[in-house]
Amino acid sequence: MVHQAQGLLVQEVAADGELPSRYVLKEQQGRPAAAAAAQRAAPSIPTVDVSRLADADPSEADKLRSALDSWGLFAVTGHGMTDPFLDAILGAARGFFHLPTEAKQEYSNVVDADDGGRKFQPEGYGVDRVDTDEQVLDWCDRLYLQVRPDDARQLRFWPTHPPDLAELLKEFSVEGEKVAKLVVTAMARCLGFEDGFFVDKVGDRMPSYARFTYYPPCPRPDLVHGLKPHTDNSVVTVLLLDDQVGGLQVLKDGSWVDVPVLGDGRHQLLVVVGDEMEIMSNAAFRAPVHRVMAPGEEAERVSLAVFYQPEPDKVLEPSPELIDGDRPAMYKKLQAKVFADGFWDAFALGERTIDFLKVKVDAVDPPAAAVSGA
Ligand SMILES: O=C(O)CCC(=O)C(=O)O
Ligand SMILES: [Fe+2]
Repeated sequence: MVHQAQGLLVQEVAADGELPSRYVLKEQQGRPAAAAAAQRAAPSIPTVDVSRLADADPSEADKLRSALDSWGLFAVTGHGMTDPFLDAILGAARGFFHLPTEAKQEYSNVVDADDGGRKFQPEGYGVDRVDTDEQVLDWCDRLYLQVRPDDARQLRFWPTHPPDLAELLKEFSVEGEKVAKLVVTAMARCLGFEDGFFVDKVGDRMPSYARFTYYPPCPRPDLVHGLKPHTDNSVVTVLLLDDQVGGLQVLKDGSWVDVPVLGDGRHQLLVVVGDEMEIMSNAAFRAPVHRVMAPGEEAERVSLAVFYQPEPDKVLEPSPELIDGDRPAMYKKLQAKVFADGFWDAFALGERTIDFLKVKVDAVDPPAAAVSGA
């Protein structure tokens, strides 16, 4: 069974020029307009040259450490992907979202279920999962695909138009994986560990998922979320931003801070720390909460995020080397697959997976003795 709003594409809603109430945030839900007043003049986000990390340059490692401590994300340079290549992949993404609805529906994330009905599943094209009437919906459509390992691809969800989209995505995911591994390796070194410290825990067949998100023009961007506040379901995410239209904001020290577009045809590529790294590092590295504001009436926006995750059978837990008397384990142990699946339940509710699955140790139920004594 799918919720009746599951098949409602935001792009179609946007074409009507109305803003249905399903998308409108209640005042207490932190509307972007209210938050904008509290927003600070955007300090520029930190930049890390990953080619220098590869050379084990100590000053670059210091920059990485400081970026992770203060922001949990940073802009990457030295990744080897050219602006024309990044432009081509965003162009192909726009090309896909501009196809007629029927063409895109071939890749729909609402599929036939065994019971003869229809069901939502994460891969494919459509909106994020809708569970209830109360859920305030985000102003975006998305195409979500597993890209690695290669044999896990479900090619029936891979668009054949624009014709270059699939090849560009494969190349992006491979180049992005190099960036992700370099960063995860350097993160281990930052904490004084061997290069393979985190990479081994994640596994060789590190699954990765690509999310192309399309934010159509919005009549009232002050009343909606393009994408609600969340942390990523990843060890690290490699995120390519629209080169023309901003909207990404990061929660830093309690205020929302804009991540500006660079302009001049340059493309902003970010690395974002995800929940799984927060757990493995026992919060030495924290996943930043971020959200996206919807574009105005005259604009549209696309982004491409690739989430690099641990192999599903790996155990996700704070590394024992990062636990001691002063810093006890902050998270409970669970299977990577359980955590990854929990993400979708949590996301529909607008909660962090770590909170929804009660992974934080201080969220553990009180011991039986304390309960019976009450
Ligand atoms: O569209 C963006 O800039 C960010 C997207 C994002 O946060 C995500 O896909 O997880
Ligand atoms: Fe995200």
